[in-house]
Amino acid sequence: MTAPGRHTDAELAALIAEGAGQVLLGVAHGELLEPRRRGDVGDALAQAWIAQVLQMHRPQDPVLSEEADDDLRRLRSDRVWIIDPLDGTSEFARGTTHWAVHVALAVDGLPTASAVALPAQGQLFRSDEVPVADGPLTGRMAVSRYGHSYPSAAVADRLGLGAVHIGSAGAKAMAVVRGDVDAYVHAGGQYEWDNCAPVGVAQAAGLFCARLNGEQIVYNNPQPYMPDFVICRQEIADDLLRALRTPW
Ligand SMILES: Nc1ncnc2c1ncn2[C@@H]1O[C@H](COP(=O)(O)O)[C@@H](OP(=O)(O)O)[C@H]1O
Ligand SMILES: [Mg+2]
Repeated sequence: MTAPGRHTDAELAALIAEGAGQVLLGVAHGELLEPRRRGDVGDALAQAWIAQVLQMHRPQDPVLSEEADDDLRRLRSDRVWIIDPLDGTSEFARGTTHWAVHVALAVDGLPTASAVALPAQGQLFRSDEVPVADGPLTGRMAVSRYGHSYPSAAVADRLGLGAVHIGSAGAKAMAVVRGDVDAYVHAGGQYEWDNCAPVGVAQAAGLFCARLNGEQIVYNNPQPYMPDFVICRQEIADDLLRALRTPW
């Protein structure tokens, strides 16, 4: 075993996202489980593995996870791991490549060390190594499989952005990081584990990240509900926030 404490927080986040991705690829292997069970087993096994690793390597740090009871010690801790062991569970269950593992360490409410794995796409994004997203603009934005929300439709209309339908919050955010699309606008509900690590990686890539009213995104709130946010290229951030402010 690697000695606890040997890894930096960013290395640990990356290793955990990558390792949980391996667990999940194992769960999906050979399509031996029917879809619903594959999703449930994926959620449970990825959660169990991540919880064991964090307990071993960062025993003092509380964890906020989609798949665990809320440990309220987190509200008295400046360091909290915010994880989604399987983002895009329904996509994973259906056998698409649009699912992710999210691992972030938030310090005083801000993601510091973050990693997002897209295991079925063979990709790992980590905040300490991600390149700056500064390629040519594409004129496209990432949209949920289920279509536009009112705010994302307003942005698409006002900025003339075409929709690219992608499942999983992490996969949509990493599409902006990769430069496949210029923006990801979410409204209508999500939780901190759905967007903390994606926002941490996106900020490290120099992207603009904010609530839809333009305010800073702050994590580790008593209610871990984070219903809206935008991740976009800096070049279009002012126009995008203006589009959101203007009645449609
Ligand atoms: N209105 C809403 N309320 C709560 N969670 C939402 C939501 N819309 C999307 N999400 C969550 O955000 C993630 C990405 O969704 P989508 O692919 O539709 O954009 C999913 O996480 P999980 O798969 O971890 O549950 C989904 O449950
Ligand atoms: Mg999620």
